[in-house]
Amino acid sequence: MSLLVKICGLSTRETLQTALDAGADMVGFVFFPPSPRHVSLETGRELGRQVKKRALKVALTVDADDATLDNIMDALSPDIFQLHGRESVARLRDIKQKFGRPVMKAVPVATSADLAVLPGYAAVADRILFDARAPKDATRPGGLGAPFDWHLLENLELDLPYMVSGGLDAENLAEAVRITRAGGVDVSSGVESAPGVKDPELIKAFIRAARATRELSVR
Ligand SMILES: O=C(O)c1ccccc1NCC(=O)[C@H](O)[C@H](O)COP(=O)(O)O
Repeated sequence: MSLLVKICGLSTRETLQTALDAGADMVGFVFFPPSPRHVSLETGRELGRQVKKRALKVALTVDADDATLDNIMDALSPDIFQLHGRESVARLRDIKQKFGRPVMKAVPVATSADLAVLPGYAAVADRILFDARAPKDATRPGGLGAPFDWHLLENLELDLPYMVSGGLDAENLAEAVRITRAGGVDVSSGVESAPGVKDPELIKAFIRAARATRELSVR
């Protein structure tokens, strides 16, 4: 199975089309107003129509309530919810049951202690996304363009598909995959010319680099 590639934080028709034409497996849309990549429900509806099943639509939320998730379901009809806040295991179970969609739980990583949450989430989530833990003063929990120490995942044994993210770009993703054995890579800042401004050439370069990376994951 080849490496899964997720391009996150897409917000325009043109860059979404670039990601789809370049072969992205997942396209992520951020529904979190403080983010420079935030999209409105109407933009989400329009971009969602453009995907036409060429990739999995990932709705990225942060501690969203049911009404927000319901509105996103109506607008985007996501294939996966990416839960990037402090959602509990019980909340993951609740969301899966209420909305009938797979969930990918973002796990922030700074030290090995951050991995203690895995057994609980792994029992409910469909996928895990390891991301760099945001600094305490950050205005958002992700999309910050900073990597974490991939060696923290070197001896990971996780019976669930997982992706690595945080500060990835076309130049470092192969090393991140080699060390973490992740089955997928996710990027936002590394394919942007400015916060929230996706660069078509960087998107294509990232996907080319991912396709050239030998699949090492055991999952
Ligand atoms: O991208 C955002 O602005 C964002 C805002 C709030 C929560 C999560 C967010 N992004 C989550 C992602 O899946 C990013 O792709 C991931 O954090 C990696 O981002 P980057 O380090 O910029 O590549």
